[in-house]
Amino acid sequence: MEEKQKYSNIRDGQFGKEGYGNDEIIAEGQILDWTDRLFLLVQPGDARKLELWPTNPNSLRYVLHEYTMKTKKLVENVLKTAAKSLELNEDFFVSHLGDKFPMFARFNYYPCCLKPDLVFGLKPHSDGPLITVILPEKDVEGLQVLKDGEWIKVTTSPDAFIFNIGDQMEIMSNGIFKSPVHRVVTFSDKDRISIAMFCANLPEKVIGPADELVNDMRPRMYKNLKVKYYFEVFSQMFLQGKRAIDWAHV
Ligand SMILES: O=C(O)CCC(=O)C(=O)O
Ligand SMILES: [Fe+2]
Repeated sequence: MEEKQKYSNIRDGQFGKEGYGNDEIIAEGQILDWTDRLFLLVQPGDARKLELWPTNPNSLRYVLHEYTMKTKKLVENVLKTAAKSLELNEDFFVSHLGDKFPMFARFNYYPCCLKPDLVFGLKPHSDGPLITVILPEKDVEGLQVLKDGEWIKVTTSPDAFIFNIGDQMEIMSNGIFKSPVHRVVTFSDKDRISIAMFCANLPEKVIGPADELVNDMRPRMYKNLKVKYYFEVFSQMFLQGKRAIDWAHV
C-alpha cells in the first residue's frame, strides 16, 4: 500500500489527473469503480511526470517507453486505414494529431469481488479521446459494449489488441464511426488486468466533422469544439455518469 501511495493522484490535498488512485469525488453518494488504477501521460516525452512513474519494477520506465513508441506507430497505421475507409485523405486523422499528440496509459486492475452484481470494475462510459488501444487480460473477459440496448461481451483473443473509437473520432467522422458506451464487470472468483492507451488531439486544437463528410444527405451532426474545452465538459459529465457527446451535438 505504501508503495502505491508514493504515486498517489492526490498531492497536498489536491486531486491531480495523473498517478495512482480512483476518480475524484465530486458528489456525496457518487459510485466509485471496483478497481485499482494508475494513470500516466506517456506522450509527448518532455511532458512526462516521471516522479509518478513507479520505479518498482525497475524495468517499467523502459518498457513503458518502448510500448508507447510502438503503440504510436500502430495507431498511426490504423488511423490511416480508418481515414481511407471514410474516403478521406489517408493522413486526415494523423495530420490533425501531429507528432506530439497526448497519449495516456491507464493500468487497470479489477480485483475479484464477492458481490459482483453490485459493482462495476468500470462504470458505463465512452472514451473521450480519438482512439484507445486496449491490451486485455488474455483469458478473462469482462469488457462489454452497449449495442441496441443490450450489453455484448467483447471476446478476447490471445495477442490481439482491442481498438475503441472515442468521442473525438465520432465528432470528426460526423457520426459515421460511433464511440460506444462500454463497461467492465467484475467476477467473484477472478481478477482481471488491462492496459488502455488513450490517444487524443492536442488541447489547443479545434475539431469538428470533416468537410467531406458533411452534405445534404448527412448534415453536420457536431459543433466545432476546442479539445481542451471538450475535456473539461467530459470530465464533469463522466463523473456524473453522463455523456459529453450528447452536449456536442449541433
Ligand atoms: O479494461 C478494459 O478492458 C477497458 C478499460 C476502459 O474502458 C478504459 O480504461 O477506459
Ligand atoms: Fe473506456
